[in-house]
Amino acid sequence: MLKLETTPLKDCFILKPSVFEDHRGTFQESFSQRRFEEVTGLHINFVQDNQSTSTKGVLRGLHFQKGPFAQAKLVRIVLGKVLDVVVDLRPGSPTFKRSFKTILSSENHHQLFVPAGFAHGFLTLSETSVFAYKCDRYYHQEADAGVFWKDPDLNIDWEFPEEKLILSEKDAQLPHLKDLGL
Ligand SMILES: Cc1cn([C@H]2C[C@H](O)[C@@H](COP(=O)(O)OP(=O)(O)O[C@H]3O[C@H](C)C(=O)[C@H](O)[C@H]3O)O2)c(=O)[nH]c1=O
Repeated sequence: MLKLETTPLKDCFILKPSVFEDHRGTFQESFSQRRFEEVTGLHINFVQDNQSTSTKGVLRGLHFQKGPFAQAKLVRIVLGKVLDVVVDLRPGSPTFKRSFKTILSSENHHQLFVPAGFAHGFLTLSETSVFAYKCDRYYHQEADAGVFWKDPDLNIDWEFPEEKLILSEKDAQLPHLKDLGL
């Protein structure tokens, strides 16, 4: 069973897989092409799986790939808890420049579908997070881009003390939306 829950952002939704628990632990079909297509009506060929591990306070993002290399992503947590944040950067969208945030964790088992044209990032809230996601386009370093996590035009509340955030050098220098002409 796979349940879909819409979000305030067009084409972005939460997927809730069935989780089978017994005295040993849990089992879930973390991805089924058939169920994904049935529930979402989308026919997406995911071509690349990514996985990152982070410690508490690590903020990765807000990232996207430019132009034809823009990736749709299906993101989930294998271990831990994160605040996942997406921003609709599609100029023609009715939710253009709006953001949405949600908790993904190994307790709620939620997954988030992030359409191509969105910026995506997440902040690790547990001591460690293992973050796994599917992409429908391959990585192209030359198309790698992003928006500064604290862009005043987005005004995202990351709900975490700024002084305890851990960012890559690249992420600490990402441009603001207005610098991207958005
Ligand atoms: C994304 C990616 C990176 N890399 C290499 C490039 C660097 O040498 C190293 C770390 O890359 P980066 O610092 O961009 O990794 P993250 O900060 O986790 O980036 C990701 O973070 C946010 C949350 C996302 O949604 C994107 O998928 C992605 O941008 O892995 C690859 O070889 N392939 C890839 O697909």
